[in-house]
Amino acid sequence: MSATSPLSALLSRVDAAIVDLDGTMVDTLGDFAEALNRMLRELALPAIGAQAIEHMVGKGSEHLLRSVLAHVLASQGQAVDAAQVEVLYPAAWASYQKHYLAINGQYAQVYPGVVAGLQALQAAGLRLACLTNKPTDFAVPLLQAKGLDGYFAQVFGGDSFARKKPDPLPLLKTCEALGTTPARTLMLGDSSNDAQAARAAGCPVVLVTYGYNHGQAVRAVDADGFVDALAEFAAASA
Ligand SMILES: O=C(O)COP(=O)(O)O
Ligand SMILES: [Mg+2]
Repeated sequence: MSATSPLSALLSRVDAAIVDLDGTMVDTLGDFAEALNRMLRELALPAIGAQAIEHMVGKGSEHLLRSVLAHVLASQGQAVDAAQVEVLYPAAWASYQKHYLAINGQYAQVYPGVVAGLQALQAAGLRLACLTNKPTDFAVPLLQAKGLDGYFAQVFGGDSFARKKPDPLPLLKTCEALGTTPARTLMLGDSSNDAQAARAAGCPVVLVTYGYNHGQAVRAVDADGFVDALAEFAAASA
């Protein structure tokens, strides 16, 4: 991309970037599938396929777990109500947390171009924070396991603030921690959650085209730009 590309112009107007984790930096679908299916086995419930899980990712682990429990109960031919899910939830959460932490990162891959993209953003002088809806206790070891932790001045999870994305609060708090204004802080994500939170916070937002967007076409989301790989920022900042 040339120095006058929309991406270069956007980069010249920001001091920092907030980067999403699942679906943006790391393809964690394999981790989710492994930990969830170990949990379901322990609870003597039927297994769930990766494609069904993909559509449930993005709104934090509590939402994921409730969606998975409702899905597998329904697959047994039961009429499912929220109360049945809540009965199973405490044991499911304890089991899921144990299994997720045991396999964290082992069935997950860093997407192509992520390291080049982060290096380029840093070289362009941007301060970087990672903001995910994943619990912080899952996010920090995953970043470490994948060698990505060193790029971020701050790492915040879905339990760091009172509300999660798509609420703007986590973005506003992350800007505060970075010492930047929302208008000069770029959100990089993979889903409508990230874009809605960014719009409401007043942050410019660019989405990757390869992540998880609740089973919807990501290019239909209201955003300032789309990239097929974070490495496009290397060309944009050159
Ligand atoms: O754990 C999730 O729900 C997804 O988290 P993300 O915000 O990093 O995409
Ligand atoms: Mg994501």
